[in-house]
Amino acid sequence: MANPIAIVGSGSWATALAKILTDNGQPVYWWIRSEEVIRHMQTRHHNKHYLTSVYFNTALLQLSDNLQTVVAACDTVILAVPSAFLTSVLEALPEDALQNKKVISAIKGMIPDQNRLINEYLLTEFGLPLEQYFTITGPCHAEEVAAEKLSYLTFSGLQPAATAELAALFTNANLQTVVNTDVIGVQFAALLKNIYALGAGIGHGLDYGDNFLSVLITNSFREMQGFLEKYGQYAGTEHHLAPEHDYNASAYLGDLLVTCYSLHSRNRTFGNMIGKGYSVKAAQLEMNMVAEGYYASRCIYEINREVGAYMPVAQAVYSILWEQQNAAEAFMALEKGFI
Ligand SMILES: NC(=O)c1ccc[n+]([C@@H]2O[C@H](COP(=O)([O-])OP(=O)(O)OC[C@H]3O[C@@H](n4cnc5c(N)ncnc54)[C@H](O)[C@@H]3O)[C@@H](O)[C@H]2O)c1
Ligand SMILES: O=P(O)(O)OC[C@H](O)CO
Repeated sequence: MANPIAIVGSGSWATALAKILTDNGQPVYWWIRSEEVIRHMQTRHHNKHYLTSVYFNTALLQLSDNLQTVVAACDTVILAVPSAFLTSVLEALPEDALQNKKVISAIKGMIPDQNRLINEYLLTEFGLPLEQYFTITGPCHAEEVAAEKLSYLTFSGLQPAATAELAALFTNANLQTVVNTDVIGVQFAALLKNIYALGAGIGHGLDYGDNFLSVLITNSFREMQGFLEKYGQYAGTEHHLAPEHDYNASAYLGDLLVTCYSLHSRNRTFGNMIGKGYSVKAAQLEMNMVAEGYYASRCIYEINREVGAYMPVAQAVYSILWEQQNAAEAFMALEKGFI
């Protein structure tokens, strides 16, 4: 039997990744926070809260709420909890728990309050070198993985051969994989698109039409590229931004489009509620899921004070969500500067 892979998290994305791997016959050690969810999965073979239509071959699953046991049993560990919960979840691990392991982050966000990418956090807390760190990004909603609709995932890592080996574990008739080395750039692209999808949702909630939204998204994409280029200059070579990358690829432009347009998107849905006049608290209470862009908007606002990229859309989203700026007024100000 193949070596098992650990999955940490039990939301929509963790459940979708567990489906892809087990569909491919891959054994999975799965850390699930709640004993009740584990019991339900063992007896009814599906996650009672997320992607409930997906039934698992439980012979391939080892379910546990003990994170240390799950991580110790596997050479490869996938992190799939929302960024805001990652530090509290990984607190259960000793400092050397990730030694010699490959860690794949499926998280599209930074550690809030620390403004650190997941790899930066793992290096500081667990000594994980960037060579052992990989990411899964790309336009891929868990709901469509559940429905077995053709999807594309990008796997990024410094070492192309090791990255391709990991990607191959996920490839199947419904899932194509792409590999690149831009392990820092894809993380920024993924968290920026969440902010812009919040913006698209706010615009929709404010009753702007498709014509305006396409202009908003076009300008957001320009902003994303401008930030990535400026960040590369700001951070220098030690931050490993790949010198060559195609921002028109699906991990960058594609994920921006799906998150801004898809009705599955948490970020767009959250933004839509804000545009319609909900408070942040009320919108959060309304959703059983996490809109990562909320936290990312503050991280990027703070990071960009140093980087200095031109980011009026991200700035407007930040001001609306964190400084209670009136959404209609913030959008009226944006209208003037778009091309
Ligand atoms: N859902 C998708 O389609 C999708 C696709 C690609 C990437 N992602 C990324 O995957 C990551 C996980 O998101 P998701 O969509 O699976 O989440 P989700 O919104 O579906 O679920 C929220 C998860 O958070 C957990 N949670 C709630 N409170 C918690 C706490 N106090 N401590 C620990 N965990 C807690 C819940 O148990 C649940 O597992 C995010 O970074 C997201 O951007 C999601
Ligand atoms: O539902 P969203 O907005 O969190 O987006 C999910 C994925 O990142 C889409 O690729």
